[in-house]
Amino acid sequence: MDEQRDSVAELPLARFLARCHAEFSRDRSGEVASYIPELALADPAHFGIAVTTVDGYVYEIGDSTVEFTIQSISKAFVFALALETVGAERVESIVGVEPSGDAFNSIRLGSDNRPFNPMVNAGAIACTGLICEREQDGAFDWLLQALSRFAGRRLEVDEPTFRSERETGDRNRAIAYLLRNHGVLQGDVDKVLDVYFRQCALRVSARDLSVMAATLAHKGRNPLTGEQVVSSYAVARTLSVMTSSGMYDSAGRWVYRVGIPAKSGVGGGIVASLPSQLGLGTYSPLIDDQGNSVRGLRTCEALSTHFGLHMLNRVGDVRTCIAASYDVGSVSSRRSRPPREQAILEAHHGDGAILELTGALSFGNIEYVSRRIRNLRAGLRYLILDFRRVPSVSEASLRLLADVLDDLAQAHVEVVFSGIPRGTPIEQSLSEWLTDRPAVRSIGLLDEAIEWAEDRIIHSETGDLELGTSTDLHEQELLRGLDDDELCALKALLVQREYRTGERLISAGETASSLMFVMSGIVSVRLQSGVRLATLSAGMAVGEMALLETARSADVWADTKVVCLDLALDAFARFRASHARAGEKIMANLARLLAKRLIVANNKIEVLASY
Ligand SMILES: NC(=O)CC[C@H](N)C(=O)O
Repeated sequence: MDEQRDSVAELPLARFLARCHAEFSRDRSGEVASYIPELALADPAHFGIAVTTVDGYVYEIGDSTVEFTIQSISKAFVFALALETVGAERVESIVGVEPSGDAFNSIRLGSDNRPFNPMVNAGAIACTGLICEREQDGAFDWLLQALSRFAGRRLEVDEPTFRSERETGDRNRAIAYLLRNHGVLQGDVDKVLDVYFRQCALRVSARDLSVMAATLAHKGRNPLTGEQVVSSYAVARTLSVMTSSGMYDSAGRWVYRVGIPAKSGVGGGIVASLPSQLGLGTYSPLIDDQGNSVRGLRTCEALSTHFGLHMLNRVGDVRTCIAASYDVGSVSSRRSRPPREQAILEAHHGDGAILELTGALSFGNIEYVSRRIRNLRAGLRYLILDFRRVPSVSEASLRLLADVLDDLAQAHVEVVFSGIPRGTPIEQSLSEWLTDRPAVRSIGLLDEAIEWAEDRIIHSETGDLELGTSTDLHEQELLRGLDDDELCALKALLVQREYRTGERLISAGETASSLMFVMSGIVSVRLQSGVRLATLSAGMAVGEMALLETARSADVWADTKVVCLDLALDAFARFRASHARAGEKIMANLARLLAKRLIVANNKIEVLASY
């Protein structure tokens, strides 16, 4: 813990929180709650702040691990759990979602005899009642486990506070009887209140609250344990009610000034949850007339103002969702094409377009993408959308994307999704969605998707691909310009080798002692990690770097049955001695091939880096 605190203190947010802590510690206004006698024993000097980010980093300042009772903060989480387990319809039939403008313990109900919202006692007791109806005698244990999952550790009840509230909780008893009178509560009032008082008496720290809030901010997934505690549906509704009613009768001022969904408790805690960013937990038992912690309020307000965290203060630019946009002419796949095919691709570069998407995609991004796609449309036949940098796609944006794809299908544009991250929620949502759209292909790697589009373009021009068909020596690019005598003399030095599919021709690290002319079949040059550097076919040379480098830099594998002619370096040295002009030509051809490769690589860098 100390080690973590030390390193945390160097981070800018930690320094800011430390300044808030130092400054607001001097504020001694407010009173420790005493209507529940046990709460009056709290130490007014205690003050802790914790922030948990949605990627699970915890900042802690001051008394962040001191425990206190959660009180009303539990209401937000129990509401989420009620939505999740008994469903929105049932929950909404017994409790409203309107801010009441009343104090938390108001006995007033709405004109329809339902509690105003689940953040005041009446609404919260009604929600606990729903859990009791469902779980019967196991209701509290069930709630304890569920709330513990939000915190990422097993919470415990503070028995003295529970008993203290049970002994003095007549006002809540009055509320509960009123609810039963109106049919909102069913069953035994005392049993429901027992569960409610226990849930309010759970011991938490500011750190726990920050993790619980971060779980809400992270669409219901606890960022420390990775557990999905409730669905994002329940979270969105819970945050809505926290926004409008979480801070009781000061809710309007809260939204106006702070603008972060929050919930306070008379025990001195506050949770605030900023979707997709962070969860804040504070503890200071000095509370104001409305029942909100004074120092906690000031911390939330300072954090929101200083860092512009108001939820309506959106800063995103939808255009950043396109990491790169190019056509198949400017960035080719790693398959080296024979000159004739290369020429076809150059002539048809606008037939295939690639949009590399990035970031969490929502409505605004896809709306922008839809316009970018429309601008590409003239002559477009293949569109690749790359998702490798996309962590999530909202349902709303998928609806929009579906329309875009329908339009493309009508215009006979074939669409490929590439790079959908494996084993992630986005893979699940996209693949379920793709099963209804057989016209859209999904290809694992972007490079493979580009290769697929290139193949289609070449195929539709020539009717077939040249890949793998056999060639003659004079078609070798490296041997361009050699006359028949020279070729004949060279041929005498070549040794034919054959490889089966999957066999390795060359191993990285070995001494480079020959180069090979691929006469038929296809080979791939790969790094040991499996990453493909190039795929070559008949008419091209592999291992030609042996003319310049002493060791092999990558593996070469046969993708099909392969026939090669192997030229040993010592044989080539003899050939150069007797055929100086031809030797010179070969070295010049090599230089030209390398220069071409460099130009292609530079273009690629230019296209990809200009975004
Ligand atoms: N505002 C609160 O934290 C109130 C909770 C407390 N248990 C009550 O019902 O009175």
